[in-house]
Amino acid sequence: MSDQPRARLGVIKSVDWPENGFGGLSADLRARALAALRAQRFDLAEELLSNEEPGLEALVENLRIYQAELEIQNEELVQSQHQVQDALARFTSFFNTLPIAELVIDRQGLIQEANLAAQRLFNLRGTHFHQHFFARLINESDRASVIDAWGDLRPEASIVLSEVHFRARVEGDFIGDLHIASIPSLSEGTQHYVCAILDRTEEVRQRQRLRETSERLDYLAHHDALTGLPNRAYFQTRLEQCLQRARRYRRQFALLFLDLDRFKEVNDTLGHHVGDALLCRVAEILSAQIRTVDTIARLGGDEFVIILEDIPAPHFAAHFADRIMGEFSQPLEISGREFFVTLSIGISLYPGDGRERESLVQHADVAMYQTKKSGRNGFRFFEPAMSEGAIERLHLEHDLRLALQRDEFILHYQPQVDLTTGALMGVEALCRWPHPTLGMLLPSLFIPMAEELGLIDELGLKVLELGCRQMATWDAAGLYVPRLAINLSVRELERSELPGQIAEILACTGLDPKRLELEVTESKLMRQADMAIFALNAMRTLGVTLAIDDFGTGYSSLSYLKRLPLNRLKIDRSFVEGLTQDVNDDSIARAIIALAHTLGLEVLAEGIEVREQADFLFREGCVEGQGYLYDRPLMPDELAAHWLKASE
Ligand SMILES: Nc1nc2c(ncn2[C@@H]2O[C@@H]3COP(=O)(O)O[C@H]4[C@@H](O)[C@H](n5cnc6c(=O)[nH]c(N)nc65)O[C@@H]4COP(=O)(O)O[C@H]3[C@H]2O)c(=O)[nH]1
Repeated sequence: MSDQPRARLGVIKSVDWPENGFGGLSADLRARALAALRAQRFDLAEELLSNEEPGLEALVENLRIYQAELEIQNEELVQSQHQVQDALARFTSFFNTLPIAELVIDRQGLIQEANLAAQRLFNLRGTHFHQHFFARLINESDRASVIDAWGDLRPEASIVLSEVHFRARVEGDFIGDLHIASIPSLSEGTQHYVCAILDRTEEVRQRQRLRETSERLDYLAHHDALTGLPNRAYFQTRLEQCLQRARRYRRQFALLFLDLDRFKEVNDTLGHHVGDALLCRVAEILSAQIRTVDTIARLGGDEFVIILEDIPAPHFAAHFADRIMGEFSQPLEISGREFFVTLSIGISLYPGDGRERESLVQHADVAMYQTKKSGRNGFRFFEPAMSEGAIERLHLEHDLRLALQRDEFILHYQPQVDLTTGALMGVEALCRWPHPTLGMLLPSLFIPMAEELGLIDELGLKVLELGCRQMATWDAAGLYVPRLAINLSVRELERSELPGQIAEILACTGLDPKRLELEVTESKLMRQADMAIFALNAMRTLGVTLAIDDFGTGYSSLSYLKRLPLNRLKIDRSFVEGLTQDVNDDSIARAIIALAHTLGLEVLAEGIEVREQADFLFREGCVEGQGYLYDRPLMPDELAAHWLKASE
């Protein structure tokens, strides 16, 4: 359309119709033409005027133009009405096909629109939403905070509120992120908001389940299942904290090592259930005697320890020991029988008898042993003369250094098998020290010593090299061992050169990194989790796999566990031991397997001794294991003879 008619129409509209215009017309005709024009009856006006004088032709022409103009305008109006309808239909279908629940509310909070996703999420039909207050869809616990945040929302701004609890009809509550945006308003005085709700119930619940599992694991890992007292691992932590406080504030404390006299006889003659009941009763009596600042723990069997913090003088510990023994002066009634219980107690004092955990525990233990030797039912303070083993230890340290120089260490290999087929999946290398005079020594004796003496790096590298070389020897003989697991001490991880040294050993022996698995003990790892994450990541870049050993004994942080670049969790033997006999062990093993699956890790159980344990583990989803049921750690040629067949 040209601009000209539009402009003309504008002019005509803006001026008054000429009362005395259309000169020369009769008054009557003029009035009729004018009326026709006002009523927009242009055809009639044209007819009336065209019957008159020829001077009016121009005016008639003008009227035609006005008519054309109005027709065009009308067409435009119809068109734009269609466009609006199209846009509305598009918007409605877009609104309804959005996978996220969307609601439009007005300034009062009344719901004006709700898309299909919202109807499904809240289990309400469209009509239910209409004129329903949005706030009624929010759980009371969160309602006030949502209303406050919404009230503070400035025009054309938006907010996101995380994990809001909503109420839904029928299916109950759900949790979602709420995004509220105010919609720019065209007409003054009206204001609307779009509320988008992203349902995150499943994710939040899964997180909660993981947290609960982790808390349960944490509890189980730190407490003795029988008595509910802190266990050995937790006691170590508490003792360390106590040591730190004592060092900082220059205080002394006492450590009491308690052992029940003749407990084994009770167990052997009256059975475990009576023994267990007796231990629980003893735990109760002891717990009632300590102050809130003190610590009591069960180390295992009939051994208990108590830390008396911040004692003014040693005789305070002696009074306490007397009082405890007094508590057992009357017989205890267990399962309808009366028992006289006596205790042997050993006491060590910080700082006099030791400044480190190990020495304090060891010295209290030695003192307890002296009490037993001198007739039981009493207590003794530690005295240096009691440490008969000290000299032997010095000799052993000397021998250990020599053994390293002379390459005396050897490896035994324990098969790791598929629990269904019994097929060999790998071997774990376990270090042995054939001592010239003391015989075959186990790692629990010399690994901690090597760590203490700073010799563990050297020993660790020797073990790695021995293991990788053995794999190469088997390979060369056509005997295939799929995987070699090697234990790494956490101390070794601290050295930044370690990944380079492992790469060198792999290159020298030609072992494919994928066939090497490095195991690190969980409890030790978690104490230096940040360093471990860094070191293990470096190790992973070599292509080796990583396993966490003794899992369940030192569980501390799920968030760290998630950050560790692991492939496998190894369920500790202590949990496997009681499987199908002890419900606590059953639930721990089940929880560890579930946790491993959730984190996408493989799981292997160690210490399987009987078929029932293997069956239980397999039923729960653990597919690999090792233990005496399959074989003990074997010498390389024994392993080859029992487990390996030369390939054709
Ligand atoms: N009761 C029972 N025990 C079973 C059964 N199956 C295997 N075992 C024992 O359980 C231990 C498994 O090794 P680990 O948990 O890694 O625990 C190992 C590992 O943490 C550490 N260790 C062994 N070799 C090395 C090494 O070369 N370097 C380092 N850093 N640590 C090592 O010493 C720990 C003890 O090793 P070992 O005395 O050889 O004891 C081994 C093995 O002999 C079973 O069915 N029942």
